Amino acid sequence: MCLITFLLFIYTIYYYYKYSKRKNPLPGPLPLPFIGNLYQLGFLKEDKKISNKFIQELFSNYGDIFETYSFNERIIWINRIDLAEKFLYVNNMKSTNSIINDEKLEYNYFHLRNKNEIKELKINEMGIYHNREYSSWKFHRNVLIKCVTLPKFLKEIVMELQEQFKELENYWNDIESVDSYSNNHDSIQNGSSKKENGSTNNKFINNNDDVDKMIKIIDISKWINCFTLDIFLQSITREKSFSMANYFNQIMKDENKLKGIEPILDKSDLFINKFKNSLWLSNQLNSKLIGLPKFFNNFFLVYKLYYRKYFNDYWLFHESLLKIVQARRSEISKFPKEQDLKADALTSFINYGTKNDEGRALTDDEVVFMMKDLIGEGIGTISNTFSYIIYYMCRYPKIKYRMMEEIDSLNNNNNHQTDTFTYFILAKLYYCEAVIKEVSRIYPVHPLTSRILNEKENIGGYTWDIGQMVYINLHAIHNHKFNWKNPEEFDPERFLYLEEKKEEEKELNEKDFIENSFFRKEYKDPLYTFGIGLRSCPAKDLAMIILKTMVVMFLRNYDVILMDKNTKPQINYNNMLNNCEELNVKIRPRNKY
Ligand code: HEM
Repeated sequence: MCLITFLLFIYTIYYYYKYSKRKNPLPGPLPLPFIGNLYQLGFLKEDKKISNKFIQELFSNYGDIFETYSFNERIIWINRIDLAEKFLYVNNMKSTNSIINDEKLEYNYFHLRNKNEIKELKINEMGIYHNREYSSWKFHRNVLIKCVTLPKFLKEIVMELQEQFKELENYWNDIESVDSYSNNHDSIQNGSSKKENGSTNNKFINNNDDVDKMIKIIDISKWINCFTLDIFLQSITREKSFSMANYFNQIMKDENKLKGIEPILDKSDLFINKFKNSLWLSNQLNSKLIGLPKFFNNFFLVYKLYYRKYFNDYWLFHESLLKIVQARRSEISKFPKEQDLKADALTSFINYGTKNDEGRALTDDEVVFMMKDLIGEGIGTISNTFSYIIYYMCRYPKIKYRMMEEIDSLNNNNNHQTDTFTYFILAKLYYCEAVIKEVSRIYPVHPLTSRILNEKENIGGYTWDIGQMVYINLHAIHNHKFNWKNPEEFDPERFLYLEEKKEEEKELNEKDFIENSFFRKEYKDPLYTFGIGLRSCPAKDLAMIILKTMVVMFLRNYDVILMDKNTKPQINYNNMLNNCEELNVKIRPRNKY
């Protein structure tokens, strides 16, 4: 015992001696031997309630560039855009959403550690997000970009979203109303904004009992999470996942109102569980184990056993998806005409390259990895962003009513709440788009992005070696005075310069609309919601279309306020995302009064 204590003592002295002599010392919290700053960063905490907040506190304490340790791995944090400009190099040269044909993936090619596990999951060579094989990554990324920008695919996903939203409304209709409604800060008002003395009036005096009876309290983050899961799984697997039905049944006290068919729910529950465990596993490999000494990966039996269940679920989930792909491929081969086929994500992936010469088709396994990328990257990002949009709309009612006005102006038809629309009209929503951007500026759902230097590089006045891990703090960049005027203010107007382009875009054809107008490329401001460089999000146009559709569906039919004025979203940073786990709001239909 004494010997162990003695050895630990000696090691600690050695550790801090080495630490004091490190190359390029930067400010940062003092690391502990063996675990570095993991404890402070919250990565090892069981309750997982960390902490984008904590990370952002580090930024306030240590400034634009600082360092932390994950086990023994040193991580350099960049919090100001000019320090990250090397990573923007490719971004400045060409649009990141165009098809990639550039062998040079400088600064953009991040390597994950824990290679054994990654190899076991095959994600190092398949799909997109984790892929480290250049040609395979490039091929899959290009396929994804082509498939998710197909006009037929976009039309269909917007129609599906509207269908699915009707289902969501059916559940909301069956939820009990709030009997009495206390109007303590903002208010729900009839129709779109009421103007008084030329300004939007937020004070709502509601003496109408019938209206009160339609007010429902919901946890919007849970509903939207289920909604997004259902829509994505349906487009990706062509199977219904019944998450909304499941959630409804969980919260419903009145047994007569329960929905769904039990056996299907059971089946989908299993599927979803396997899917969640798969995601959880990637998350472990993605962030929590960075820098874990090799010894643990190879020999730490308990660790391996602990994760075994997740590995099993990962492959069971993979097998389920593979069966779905095989069944759909055989169905497609019997279809006489391609134009009769649905344009869901699965069909588009399977069909890719089969009908033209420019690309080869994806194998069944490759389709599965693409499906997993869509599930892994699409659901959380969209649903959490939507929850934050709702939160900020509630915090700033004038902004909410202005969005309603813009949406109402799309259609003069009195019955517009029930009309279906195509994605084409979404390009006209300048103000809504500005709000979505401002929400993603002030609170980006994906607050960090990591890279490994593959060349010696000068950052912040220091030269860093190949292999150095760098975290680019998008949240900090988005809230930095260096780039933004009054960054702490929630002000969608800062993105309204796009109005200038309105006239020009009237002339654009349908293809141009997809490429130019949903997520416009000429930023005057460094908004990196969708990441930086060549490995930034390949689906940003799709994401914007989905978010706008959801905003239109919601705001043309509902008004919303926070449950009470102190309500805040409950956020858990996990799987590289700021996950909104709870956001209680009151909603009321706008058309029924
Ligand atoms: C609001 C919605 C979204 C946001 C904010 C978002 C954000 C991001 C960010 C920041 C990255 C870069 C990650 C990094 O550098 O480490 C990324 C990558 C990626 N995203 Fe998205 N995303 C969104 C929606 C989607 C959707 C809907 C899909 C799929 C349909 C998707 C698929 C991907 C993929 C495959 C990558 C990896 C790209 C690569 O490594 O080459 N994302 N996303």
